[in-house]
This record gives sequence, C-alpha cells and structure tokens, in this order.
Amino acid sequence: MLFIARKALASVHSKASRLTAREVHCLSSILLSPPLVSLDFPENWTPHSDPPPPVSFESVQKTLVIDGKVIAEEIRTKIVNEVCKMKKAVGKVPGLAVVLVGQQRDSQTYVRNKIIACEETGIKSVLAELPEDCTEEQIIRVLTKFNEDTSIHGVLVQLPLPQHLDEVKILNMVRLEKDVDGFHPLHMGNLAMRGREPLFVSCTPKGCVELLIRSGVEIAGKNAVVIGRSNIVGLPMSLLLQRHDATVSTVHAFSKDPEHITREADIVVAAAGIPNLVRGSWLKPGAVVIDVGTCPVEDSSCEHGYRLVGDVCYEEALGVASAITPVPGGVGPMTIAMLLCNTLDAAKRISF
Ligand SMILES: NC(=O)C1=CN([C@@H]2O[C@H](COP(=O)(O)OP(=O)(O)OC[C@H]3O[C@@H](n4cnc5c(N)ncnc54)[C@H](OP(=O)(O)O)[C@@H]3O)[C@@H](O)[C@H]2O)C=CC1
Ligand SMILES: Nc1nc(=O)c2c([nH]1)NC[C@@H]1CN(c3ccc(C(=O)N[C@@H](CCC(=O)O)C(=O)O)cc3)C=[N+]21
Ligand SMILES: [Mg+2]
Repeated sequence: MLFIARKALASVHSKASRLTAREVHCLSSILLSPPLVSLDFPENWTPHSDPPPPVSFESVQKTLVIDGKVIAEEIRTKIVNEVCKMKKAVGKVPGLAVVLVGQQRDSQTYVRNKIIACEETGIKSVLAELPEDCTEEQIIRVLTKFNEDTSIHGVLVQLPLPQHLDEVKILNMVRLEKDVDGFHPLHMGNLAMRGREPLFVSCTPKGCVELLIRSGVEIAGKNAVVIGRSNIVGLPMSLLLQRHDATVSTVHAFSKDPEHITREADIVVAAAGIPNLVRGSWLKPGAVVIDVGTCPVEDSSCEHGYRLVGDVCYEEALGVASAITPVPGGVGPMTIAMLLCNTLDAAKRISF
C-alpha cells in the first residue's frame, strides 16, 4: 500500500509512469483518508496537520478519481460518534421524516438509501408514503404532524412531486428549522447574501464543496463553471462556490457557447442531467470535474436493465482533468452524508 502511495505521489508530478486503475483507487483513498475539515465548516474549519498535496491545475498526466464513497463514509463515522454523544448527553437522537409521494422507482431507491443511511448512523427515520393521486391537503396534514413532532428534527419532501401538486406551496409548509434540504427561499436568500449564514445549505452542493475541500482543491480565486441552474443543485452550487471566493460562471440551456465557457474553468460542476454532455474537448487540461448528473440509461447487461451515467464523458475526461468524481460513487453518496449532517445540526439546534 505504502509503495503504491509513494509511486503514485511521485507520478502525480511526472508524465512518465502510468498508474493502474487499482493504484489510482488506492491513491485516492490514501490522499483522502484523513478528514480535512470539521463538520461545522466553515466556522470551525481547521486544516489537518498533514493535508494532501493540492491538486495541480497545470497540464495533466494522471486523473485523480475522487472517491465519494470513501469520503462520505468518513463523514458518516463522525456522525455516528456525534449521535452517540447526543444520546448520552441528552437522551435523544436526531430524527428525520421523509415524505414520498407516488411510486416512481428511482425516487423509491433514493429514499430507501436515505433511510438505510439513517439506520446506519443511529438517526431515527420515519417514512410517510402517500399515493400518486393524493391531495395537497393530505400532504399538508402529514407535514404539519412532522413539523410539530418533537422527535423529528429534519423534514424532507422527495422531489419530483406528481404534476397536479403545487411544489412551491408544499415545500413552503416545511418548518424552517427542519428544512434539511435547504430549499426554503429564506435559506437560499441567506446563502446568496453576504454577511448572513443560512440555517441549511442544499445537500448536493454542500457535498460537492466538501469533496473539493477534502481532496485538497483550492477554491478561492479559481474560475468555476456550474452547468445547470436548478433550485436544488445548480443555483445553490453557484452561490456556494461564490461564497468560497471562486469566480463563478453559470451555463444553462440558453447559453450560447457552453463549450467555450467551460474550457475557461479550473473547476467544472456539471448538473444538467444530460448524459455525456461535457466532452473531453470542453475541459481545460488540469481542470477538476465534479459530475452531479445521474441519468439512467438502458443497458440490458446491467442488473436492473439500466446503468447510471453522468453529465461528463468520463473516459474522455480521464487524462485531461486533474481530478474527477465518478458516477456512481462520487457526488451521490455525499448528498446523503450531507443530509445526515443537516439533520444532526438541526437536532443540535432545536432545544427539545
Ligand atoms: N448525485 C446527486 O446527489 C444528485 C444528482 N442529481 C442529478 O443532477 C442532474 C441535474 O438535476 P436537476 O438540477 O434536478 O435537473 P433540472 O432538470 O431541474 O435542471 C437542469 C438544468 O440544466 C440546464 N440544462 C439543460 N440542458 C442543458 C444544456 N444542453 N446545456 C447546459 N445546461 C443545460 C437547465 O437549464 P434551464 O434552466 O435553462 O432549463 C437546468 O438549469 C440530474 O441528472 C439529476 O439526476 C440531482 C440531484 C442530486
Ligand atoms: N427533496 C429532495 N432532496 C434531494 O436531495 C433529492 C430529491 N429530492 N430528488 C432527487 C434528487 C437526486 N438525489 C440523489 C441522492 C443520492 C444519490 C445516490 O446516492 N447515488 C448513488 C447511486 C445510487 C444508485 O445506485 O441508484 C451514486 O451516485 O453513487 C443520487 C441522487 C437526491 N435528490
Ligand atoms: Mg429535477
């Protein structure tokens, strides 16, 4: 292991030696293993005594595969400890309520993963499943119950909701102090405004920034591009990168020359939901690539008849990017880890 690490570290700086996929994997776990930041980033941020070397932005040789599963696991281990401490100190554990409307298969999978993650970290979870054709009143009744329940500290409404329901109205019903998704306009507004601290930051963008920081990627002063501007990913991602002092460009469906704008970027966050949208030629050599896209594409050779594909053409990006997150195994596990973090934070804050 140590030998691989030494060889890998040497090769990060030279074009000569080639690493196998296995070695790259080992390297990423070694570089990423010690936690770099506390869960309370940024207020209590302290650099680890032995941080990994920063990822270089120069023309590149090796692409570091950022292992989201490993990093998410580190964070989850911390959460387990904090939940234990809380239980000992005040005899309560954090509680998360998830509202799932309808039978959409991928939503069911994501929700199941969230519930399992809660179980594994000692967080209490409650799932409310409502039929596809349920009324707004039914959902609001469930949300009101969770809002008032003192054993519940986080409330999440899984999106997308069926067409006939008013998403804005329903999301607004989640009590501010329990809005662990950070979707409420007050949280988003506080994220956007200087000198204000949002109670919650949306889980996926928060997870992306944690991945960057824990991989030794400097954000301040870098050119970042965010592809996509949705309320749950793209927009809060741009705001968060700006808070970390990046120079941020946004690319969306109306952008004239996305390729050109993307090639200027040191950090690329792709969240358009279009498989392989970002080609190798779109990337500046040495760019760090965070691939949020998670698109199911049919593949009869896979277990469920489909596999997940990112927004970035992964094979082409290898050798051009200095670091990249894979799909699956990159951003996805971090989103869930951040949901657990937000739920823990909510429980610490709510004094009952
Ligand atoms: N791994 C994870 O944890 C998560 C993954 N995801 C995944 O991320 C992806 C994005 O999700 P979400 O934000 O909800 O998606 P939305 O469909 O809500 O938003 C997509 C965004 O991409 C933009 N867009 C569409 N086409 C293009 C294009 N050709 N060029 C540039 N931009 C384009 C749209 O622009 P416009 O605004 O102009 O329409 C829009 O802003 C999906 O694959 C989703 O599954 C989402 C959440 C969490
Ligand atoms: N209110 C709400 N909050 C959300 O955070 C939210 C949502 N609605 N609706 C849908 C999107 C999507 N999302 C993902 C979470 C985890 C993975 C994830 O764990 N992905 C694994 C793979 C999972 C698999 O194999 O199916 C991975 O990328 O490795 C993916 C996507 C959260 N979202
Ligand atoms: Mg969406």
